[in-house]
Formats: sequence, structure tokens, C-alpha cells
Amino acid sequence: MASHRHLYWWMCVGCVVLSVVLTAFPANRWSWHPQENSEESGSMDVNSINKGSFTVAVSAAFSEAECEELLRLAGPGEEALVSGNQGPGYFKEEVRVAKMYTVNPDDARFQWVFKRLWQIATETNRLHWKLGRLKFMEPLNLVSYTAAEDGDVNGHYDWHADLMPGAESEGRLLSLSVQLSRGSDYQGGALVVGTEESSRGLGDAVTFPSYMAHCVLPVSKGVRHALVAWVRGRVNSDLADAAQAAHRRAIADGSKSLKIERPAKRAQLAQAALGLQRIYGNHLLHIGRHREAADMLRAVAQQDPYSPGALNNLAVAEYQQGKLHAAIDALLYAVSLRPNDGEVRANLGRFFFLDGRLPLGTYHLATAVTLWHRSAIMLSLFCMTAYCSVCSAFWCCCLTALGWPKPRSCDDQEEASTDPDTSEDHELATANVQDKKGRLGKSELSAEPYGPRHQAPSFEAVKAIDIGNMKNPTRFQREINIAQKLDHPNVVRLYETFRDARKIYLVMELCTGGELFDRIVDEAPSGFDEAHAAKYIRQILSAICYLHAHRPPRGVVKSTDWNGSSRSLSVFKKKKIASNKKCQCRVLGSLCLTMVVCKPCVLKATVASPP
Ligand SMILES: O=C(O)CCC(=O)C(=O)O
Ligand SMILES: [Fe+2]
Repeated sequence: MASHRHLYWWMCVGCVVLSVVLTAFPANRWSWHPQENSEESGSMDVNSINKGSFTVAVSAAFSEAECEELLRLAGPGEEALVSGNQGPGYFKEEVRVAKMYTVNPDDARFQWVFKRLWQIATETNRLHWKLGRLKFMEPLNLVSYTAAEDGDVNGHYDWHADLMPGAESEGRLLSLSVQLSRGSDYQGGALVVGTEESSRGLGDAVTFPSYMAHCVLPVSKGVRHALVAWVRGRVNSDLADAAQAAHRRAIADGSKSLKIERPAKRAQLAQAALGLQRIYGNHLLHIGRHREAADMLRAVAQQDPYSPGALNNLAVAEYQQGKLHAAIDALLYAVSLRPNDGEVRANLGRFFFLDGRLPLGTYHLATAVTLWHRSAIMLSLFCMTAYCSVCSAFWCCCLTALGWPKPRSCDDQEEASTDPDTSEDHELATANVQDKKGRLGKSELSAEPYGPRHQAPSFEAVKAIDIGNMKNPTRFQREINIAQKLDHPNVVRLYETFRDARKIYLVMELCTGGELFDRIVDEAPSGFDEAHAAKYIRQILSAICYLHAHRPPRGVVKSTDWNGSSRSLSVFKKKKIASNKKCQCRVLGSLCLTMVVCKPCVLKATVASPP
């Protein structure tokens, strides 16, 4: 035991050290600084600078030969399916389908490119953007968007903003995109900033503030290559206003129906207006207008629950308002759509933790840990809590100081239940959410799986079932669907299900009373009398009546929680039961269901009225 404890300890310490090192690794370590590279590469013709509504373009910033040279140096690039990380607690998904080559600032072959881009950035900023002092450039991305050959997803980059929340002193200020393909070499694939399609001229460079919503439409034929750069500097508060104004303008103009394909499993098509709303919602969240952010993101999630990050950021916005349960609801729904999303899992784990549901929190954080290293800190905290309260208190303080969410206080709870808008919010969240098959209906967003907020939360048990041992997964899924619909005080509730590669997890109501049979045996000597029996039988029959009324294909009889109500657990086939001579019963007319343990009189056609 002692050696186990040591091992545990060292694992925890290792996790924490690794996480701190990874977190603290300076973001600008690979950055390109102009001071070290002050030599200019020729002057820029200001006449080649064209100002649009949302962009400033420099025509022919790179010659045809230079564009070819860049493509030759960069090679075919790597798959870059996942992108669009919007910072801690934000969301990553298949926002982008492209191949990507990263150009590091210390790569001698590309120094002239960095210098040229720096010149474009500083010049357009001086003349038009006036975003403040530009400090340095990040590694460059050479991206290629290809039309899909086999009916798969065409290369694209869904609506996003390039902002990096949290890095105020060295945030992204300006984004640059250089067109490395001829406009006639591909179809679709336009870079749209706000509502403005940018130039397709070979070698043209487009600049726009990094807060601006933009996307690359799907390439339906050929390939589009582009070189993308981001310039960083201090993000001042004026930017927030400028960003809001720009987004509002973009949303107002965003009536064009812009369609971005999603993989076949996601039937929905992203609409321009919706994408812009999502970006604006994220932006509101970033600048601390949580309530407005939640309203905006909720509206987006209702129309397109697959909209990247909408549900996750909605949850963050709800949490920021103290509505922890609403945040959990949104994340449960997000997890059901994207079980392998680390950001969503990490947030769900944290929120379950804050809600005092440690096993669920641990489960979700553990799932997230491989995808998002910061969760390791929280997981370590869980581990340490098990052994040393002093250490866990210490780490709690550290994490709180680092800005991790504080545990929900009683005041928060009060606020959640008394907030006059809660019900309205919730109603909004419930309406018209589409499930995976595109059906309209209520989702976990609306499921209120923890009971009304004014009630004490019920406790749950998680049952893990090995997928490998499952004989008939379709039948099992059908059972789950039925069980999820059942809601009766004497029928065990199935709140939620989720799965990983090997197991399906059933989050069920916790029944702590043990088996009814054991109870009878235990109590029999002192007297498990008729009155006692009648009480339980009445509860069982009430459950049976309910099940029968709902006509599920199976019957359910439960053990008890011994808090006064019995709960069904065992599942039997009706047919099988009907042919079971010993236990056949004809109670309540047509009812066919096995009583695991019951008095002979109950099995007769008539029963006495319950007391
Ligand atoms: O492909 C482009 O032109 C722009 C890509 C982009 O927006 C990005 O990488 O952030
Ligand atoms: Fe971008």
C-alpha cells in the first residue's frame, strides 16, 4: 500500500510538473522578431494598397516566381483537419479541412518571406489599421485546400476569428493571407472576411484584424494554396469596441447564404449568418458580456448544434453567470455529439467536479487528459485529494490563483434558482435542437437530468458495460432508448449514456437499498409483515402499471432504495416471462410480468386493495 502511495504521488507530481512546463512554455519562443531581422527588403508601393470594407489588400505583393518558389519549398504539407483553437475552455473541431506546412522563423530559406510579410503588416497597419505597435510574427502556415475526390469533404476553413483570448500583451492583432494559386486554378475556396470576398489574384496579400470573422469556402474543384501569417502586439481595449462594431456590421450584412459542407454525418449546412453569430457570441464571451454571449450562442446551438464550439462556449458563458447546471446540460449534449472532443470533456469534468460529482468529473477529465494536458492538473488534484488534504488545498489555491474556476458557492446556487430568467433561458435552450439524425426535438440541453434546480440533486450511479461482450448492440440501444423515456418514482432512472472505445456508460439513479430479496430475508425473523409487504407490492405494481401503460417491449422490476420506494432493476422479456409457468401472473388483467419474489396471493387473479 505504501509503495502504491509513493507511485501515485510521483505520478501526480510528474503530471503537475509536465503540465506546468507545457503551460509555461513561452508562446513566442518560435516567433520572428523584426529587431533581429531589421534589414528591409525594398520599399513598398503604397498605390498597390487597396482598402476594402473588412480588408486591406496589397496587390502582387509576391511575384509569380516567388509564389512558385514558396510552394516548391513547402512541399505537400500535413493534414490539418483540426484547428481553430480559441484558447482555454474554447473549442477545437473539424473547423478546417486542409493540408498545412508550418514555416518556422529560424528557417533560413524563408527569411525573405518573413521580412516581406512584416513590411506589408507594418505598412498597412500604419496607413489603415492603426492597431498599435506590432511586436512579432508567429510561424507561417502554408495551407492547401483541395477539392475532395471521393465525395468526402472539400477543403475549407469554417467561420472563425484568429484571436487568442488571454494573451493581451502579445495577442494576435493582424492576420495576413497571401494567395499562392491563380484564381482560375480552383473553384470555390474564396477567403471571405466579414462579408467580403478577398482577391484571387496570384501573389496578392490580404490583411485584416485578427478579431474579424472570416472563413474559406469549400474548394469544389482544383486546389487553393495560401500563405497565412499572424502578427502579434498589445491588444488594447479599443479593439473590443472595434471588434464588436465590425462583427455587428458583418452580421447585419451576412444575409448571403454561405454554405460550408460538413462531413456526411453532420447533415446540417453551416450558414454564413449563423457562423458570424457564433463568432460574435465567442467574442462577447471573451470580453466578459456573458449573458449576451449565452443568448447568442444558445440561438446558434438551437439552429446548428454542430456549429463548432457553440455548445462548449455556451456552457462557459452559462458557467460564468453561475448557472452550473445549465452549463453541464449544454456540455452533456455536446459530448453526445462529439464524444472525442477534449475541450468539451475537460470542461464537463471541471463542471462536474465543481458540482460535487467527483466520479463523473474524474471520468471526463481522464478522457480529456490525453487531448488537453491542462486537465492533468485537475486530475492530479483529484488523486492528491484522495491522500493528502494539505497538498490538495495547496494546489487548489494555486489553481484558483491561476484563474481556474472557483467552486460554486451557495450564493451561486441561490442565484441559479432564483434568477427570474432561468426558466426562460432554459426554455430557449430546449427548443428545436436537432439530434444526430437531424430530427427536431428536445435534447439533453433540455433534459434537466438532475431534476428541477430548486430540488436537491439526486445521486447517480455509473454502470459500465463492455461493448465487446454485447451480443446484440442494436437491441441494447433500443433498451437504452426506452429506459431513457421512463420517468416514474419506482422505476430506476437512466439519465444519460456515453461511450468510449470499449465501454458504454449508463448514468443511472443510485439505488442504495440492495436487493428486495435480501431485505425480506433480513427482516423476516423479526417480521416482514403483511403491511410491509403490501407497501412494497403496491410500489412494484405502480411501476408495472406505468411500464404497461407505456408498453415498452420489456418489463422492469426493481430492487429497492429502502427510502420508502422500491426500484426496478432486472429486465425480462415479456415472451419469456409469459411462458414461465412458475412465475406467470395475471395481476391487473393483461399484465404479464415476473415478480421475482412475491407472496402466492399476489399471483392470484385478485389482490386486496392496497392499504
Ligand atoms: O486560407 C486563408 O487564406 C486563411 C486561413 C485562415 O484564416 C487561418 O489560417 O487562420
Ligand atoms: Fe484565420
